[in-house]
Amino acid sequence: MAEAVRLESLYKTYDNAVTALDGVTAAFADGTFTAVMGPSGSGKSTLLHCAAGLDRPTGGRVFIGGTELTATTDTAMTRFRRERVGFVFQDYNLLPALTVEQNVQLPLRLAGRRADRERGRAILDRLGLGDRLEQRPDQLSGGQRQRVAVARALLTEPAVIFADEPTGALDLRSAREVLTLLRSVVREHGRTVVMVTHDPMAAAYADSVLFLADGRLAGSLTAPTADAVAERLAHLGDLTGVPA
Ligand SMILES: Nc1ncnc2c1ncn2[C@@H]1O[C@H](COP(=O)(O)OP(=O)(O)OP(=O)(O)O)[C@@H](O)[C@H]1O
Repeated sequence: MAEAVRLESLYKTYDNAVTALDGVTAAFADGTFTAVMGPSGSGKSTLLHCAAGLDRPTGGRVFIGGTELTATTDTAMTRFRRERVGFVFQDYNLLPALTVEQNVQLPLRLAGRRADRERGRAILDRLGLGDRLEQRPDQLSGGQRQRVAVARALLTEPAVIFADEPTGALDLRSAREVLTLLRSVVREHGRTVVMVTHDPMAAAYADSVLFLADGRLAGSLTAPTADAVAERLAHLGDLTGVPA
């Protein structure tokens, strides 16, 4: 299977001498849904940011869809990210002054490309938001806002969608809706999703879970259940001395 994302020996040391990533090598195959978990401070956000081209690793290489992101200039990295990477954040990151439709078109505008209203509307229809085009984010529920964010992430047909705690601000029902949506994005539309989460229930929607501890890979779990994930996390907490 082709690799959507490949990380080779990633290291990240911050100015304060904290080593957040300590030699992580991992690959995310096309058309898969992976959750990344680990105790607080284990390097999950750093991994996501380096993999997505939002930050540069101190050492190692990042490939997305076969292109080495770490070999490019900052400008090229930004352009690549806009064209080939989708993002879903905990706090939705929608612009409050823009309508649902305008928010979904934003990645194309930022990339200096023409709006594709037909495609945007088709995606919003599919996500059950076809009658919300003219509304603004504050007229929507949290779950609906996150669905708009997923629609926006899909617009450019990215090689990979990175989701950082996408259900962290949602109630259980909305969280399940968004997770079901992310899973269908993978299953039915062949996209690749990498999701950082603290929540074993959320991780159970993924095809597999990658565990981090102290900036290193600490195993994986395929076809995860919430119980199996919670147990593994508790064990990681024992190992690192940090509660999961
Ligand atoms: N910008 C930064 N400057 C300095 N240190 C940082 C910075 N960002 C993260 N760190 C440190 O790097 C380590 C890993 O942080 P990171 O945020 O990647 O972990 P995490 O697993 O996502 O944590 P959490 O689950 O609490 O969000 C931590 O020790 C953190 O304090």
